[in-house]
Amino acid sequence: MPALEIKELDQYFEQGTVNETRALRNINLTLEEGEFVAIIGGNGAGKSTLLNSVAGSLPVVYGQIKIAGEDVTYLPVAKRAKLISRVFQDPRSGTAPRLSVEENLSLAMQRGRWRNFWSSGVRHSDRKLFKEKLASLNLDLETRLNTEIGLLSGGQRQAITLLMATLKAPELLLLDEHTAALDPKTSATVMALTAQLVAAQKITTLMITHDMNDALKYGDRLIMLDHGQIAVDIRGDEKASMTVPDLLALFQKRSGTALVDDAVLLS
Ligand SMILES: Nc1ncnc2c1ncn2[C@@H]1O[C@H](COP(=O)(O)OP(=O)(O)OP(=O)(O)O)[C@@H](O)[C@H]1O
Repeated sequence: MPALEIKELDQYFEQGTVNETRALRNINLTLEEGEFVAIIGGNGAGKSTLLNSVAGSLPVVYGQIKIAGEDVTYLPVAKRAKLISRVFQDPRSGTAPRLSVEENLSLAMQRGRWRNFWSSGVRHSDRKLFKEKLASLNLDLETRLNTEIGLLSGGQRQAITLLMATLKAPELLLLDEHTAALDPKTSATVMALTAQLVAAQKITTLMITHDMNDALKYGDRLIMLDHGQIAVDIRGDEKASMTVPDLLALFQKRSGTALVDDAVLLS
């Protein structure tokens, strides 16, 4: 059974008005269990719209989305929480700043069972697990279980957010430019950590990035969107032997235009 199945997905904004935008055009995409897919594309190509449709934060106009065989097309975000973990660009968005590192991790362990957390606090056995997991990040965070998350750096926070997102392996992990707000060195650390956490549990992952080197280096499949359509879909040896200039040339050949991406041009 595929981990993610998107069938004939169309998304429109301001449909029926003069400002109508067709953001996704007949997207058909299947991810097998454990696949790690990087998504790139120029400005307005539809990357965020695709992720928001899968996450449920954008209602589906036409088409169908299934996660691990379950039809989630009309399921609200909260009801998809048991299937999906999502990490955003802003390191502040995935954690509760006034809670400690261990309290945040404890919440992630319980996914949705908040009441239980407030009555029972952090369990001793969980604390041991958190220490081990934090030590594996090599960021000296295992000694800071009682530190308020808000006092940590962006990179440390994003590393903990990733840990929280994967503590209980989700059916699907959505990474939404999750290293874009970090400095280059921290971004590289968090990307390597991402690959390590995803591989350890073989988590099916969809990652938006503007960094073509990362898109080529990480994951086993790469998709390029153009005007709401999949222009490039490569994997295996084809992906492994590709360079950034090759990728840009392939994009140009398939889409008929050069890639325009402010985030790449400005970096
Ligand atoms: N809320 C909205 N209202 C109207 N149009 C929108 C809205 N959100 C996105 N769009 C349009 O839908 C298209 C796809 O946008 P989307 O944000 O998915 O692209 P993207 O690939 O994530 O781009 P970027 O890399 O620039 O963030 C664009 O033409 C965009 O202008």
